[in-house]
Amino acid sequence: MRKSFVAGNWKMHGSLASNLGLLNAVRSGTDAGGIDVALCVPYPYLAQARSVLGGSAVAWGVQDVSEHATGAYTGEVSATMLTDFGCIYAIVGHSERRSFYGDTDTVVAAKFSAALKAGVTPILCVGETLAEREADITAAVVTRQLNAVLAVAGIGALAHAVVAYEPVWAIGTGRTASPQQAQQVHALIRARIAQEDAGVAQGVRILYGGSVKPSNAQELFGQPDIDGGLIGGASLVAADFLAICAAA
Ligand SMILES: O=C(CO)COP(=O)(O)O
Repeated sequence: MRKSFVAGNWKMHGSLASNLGLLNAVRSGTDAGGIDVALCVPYPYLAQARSVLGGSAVAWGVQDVSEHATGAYTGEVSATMLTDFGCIYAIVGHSERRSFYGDTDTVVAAKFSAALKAGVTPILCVGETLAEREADITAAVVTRQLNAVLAVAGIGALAHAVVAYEPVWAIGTGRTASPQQAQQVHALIRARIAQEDAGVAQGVRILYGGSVKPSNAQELFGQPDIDGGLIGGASLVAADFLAICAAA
C-alpha cells in the first residue's frame, strides 16, 4: 500500500512575514503518522521552512535544482547545498521550468540524478500541453519525458523518487483534468515503469497536479493510481491546503 503524499509548490510567492502564518498553520494542522506532507518553497525561504517545520510531520523542499554538483554556474543552487538546510524534496521538470527556462528532457534527467546523488528526493513532473492533448499524443509525450529519466538514472532510481503528472493545460487555469483523464495517464505511467520493474511500479507514488482544490481533491485521490497531489495555488491558503491533505 502506497502512503499518500501531498506537496505544496509555492512557486514564486511569499515573504518572510506572510510565510510565517502559512508554515505554522500547516505545521499545526498536520499529524504525524498520517500521510506525507511537504512544502516546496522558494530557495531564500529554506532556512525559514527548516526553522518553523523542523521536528514536525511536514517536510520541506525546493522547486528546482542545478544539474551540476559544484562549479562556475552563476545563479545556480546545487543539491548538496540543499541538504545543508534539511531539504528532503526537489521538484524537477516542472512545466514552467520546461517552457520558460528551457529545461529539456536531458536537463531534467541530469537534475533528477543530481538530486538523488545528494540524497534529495526528486519529484519528477511530466505532462502534456493542450496542443499535445488535442493532437492525441499525451501518451507519447509523457512516455518520452519518463524515458529520458529512465535512460540516465535507471529504473532503480525511480524507487527513490516521486512522479507528478501535471497536464500543462490544467496548471493555474482552474481547469482540472477529470479523475478519469488523470487516472488514465497515471496508469500509463505506472505501466511504463512496470515494463522495467513491477516492484518499483507498485511502490512509486504518482501525484496529480493541476488546479487541485478542496472540492475536487477527494475524487482525484480516490483513483487507484493517484497517490496524492502537487498543489500550486491552493497551497498558499492554509485552510485549502489542509483540506486537500485531509482528502488524501
Ligand atoms: O503547477 C502546479 C503544481 O506544481 C499546479 O498549480 P495549480 O495548483 O495552481 O494549478
